[in-house]
Amino acid sequence: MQVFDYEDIQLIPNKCVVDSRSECNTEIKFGPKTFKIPVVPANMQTIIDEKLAEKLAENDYFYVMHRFEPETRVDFIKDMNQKGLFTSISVGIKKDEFKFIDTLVAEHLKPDYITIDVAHGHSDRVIEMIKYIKTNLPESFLIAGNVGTPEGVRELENAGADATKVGIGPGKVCITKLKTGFGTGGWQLAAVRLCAKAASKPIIADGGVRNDGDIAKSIRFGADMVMIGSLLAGHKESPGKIIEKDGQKFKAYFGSASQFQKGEYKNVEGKRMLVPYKGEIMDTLAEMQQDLQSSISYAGGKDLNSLRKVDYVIVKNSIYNGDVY
Ligand SMILES: NC(=O)C1=CN([C@@H]2O[C@H](COP(=O)(O)OP(=O)(O)OC[C@H]3O[C@@H](n4cnc5c(N)ncnc54)[C@H](OP(=O)(O)O)[C@@H]3O)[C@@H](O)[C@H]2O)C=CC1
Ligand SMILES: Nc1nc2c(ncn2[C@@H]2O[C@H](COP(=O)(O)O)[C@@H](O)[C@H]2O)c(=O)[nH]1
Repeated sequence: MQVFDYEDIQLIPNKCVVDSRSECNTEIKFGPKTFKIPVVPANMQTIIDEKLAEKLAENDYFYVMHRFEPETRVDFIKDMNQKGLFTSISVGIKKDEFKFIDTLVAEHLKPDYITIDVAHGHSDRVIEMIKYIKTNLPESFLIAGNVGTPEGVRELENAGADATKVGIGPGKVCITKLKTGFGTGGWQLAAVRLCAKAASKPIIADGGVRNDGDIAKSIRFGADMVMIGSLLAGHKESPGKIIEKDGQKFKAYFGSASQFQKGEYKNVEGKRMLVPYKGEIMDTLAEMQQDLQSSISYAGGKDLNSLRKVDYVIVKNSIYNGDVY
């Protein structure tokens, strides 16, 4: 098995077939809708809130609302419905979450997308939840995760998931690898490749993206969508206040399994960090789109599909020889 991560890979260019990068189409159909770019901000409390979800939906970006204020979800769906915007929420797998699905059914609320968001998605409890959602809300596009193996992908797909999310421990605020010894941290891109080969439905590469070029690499190795936390943290729209330190501005970014999220130090697998304040998220997303258009042009094509076929080389630990910006 070839093991590598984002920084170990470079994609090999093909002859260009466009006169301008603006001709390159970065759109992706994912579930019932088509989005501007194959990028979704992580469903974490320091990355997304209702206001940002609305902004993303209005501007044709995919979003997944987090599940850490569970009592707000019904109103969120109603609000988005009223505004004619698509709805995309997260659920867990505890008993109350089954009741929450019952509430949605009772109130005739049908989210367009539902994401089952747990650390160890390859489990009977997740399979039970997939079946419950598919029975009760069959029209919702169901994303399940997280998994890190082909077996995990297959079992969740077979249970009824419409897409699976791949990534156990590669995240910037993740300490799963250190605390448990398990995961795809350090070889996330190779795990995406393995899982994508086994998948018969779309997959989301989740965690470990550190540069815009990693989005193209994720697509090359089989991802349909890329979930990003740290690169999309620290914006004006990111939840949380600006923190001033030594004359510089920051925002907090913490793991969903950190003590800051949980409110107690139990089964902690995440940490908190400060991210330099970056201004408006729409500017960052626009830059991601431009960089992806460039990637497509280097691939010698006009759309995302051209990225899926390009050759690559493994350049273990060599590409950062001073190349930081
Ligand atoms: N992508 C990643 O690498 C990781 C992501 N996370 C994120 O952290 C958040 C919290 O995740 P999670 O703890 O799953 O959610 P919850 O706290 O909602 O736990 C879900 C259920 O699964 C149980 N559970 C959690 N982890 C395991 C495990 N390793 N083995 C068996 N049962 C387990 C919990 O019980 P109990 O707590 O009693 O064990 C609980 O009943 C999520 O947003 C998740 O995405 C967390 C870690 C890794
Ligand atoms: N192991 C943990 N993983 C976590 C936690 N909170 C979130 N996450 C995962 O990280 C990605 C974002 O990764 P990034 O590299 O883009 O910053 C996120 O989507 C989750 O899957 C956590 O507490 N522990």
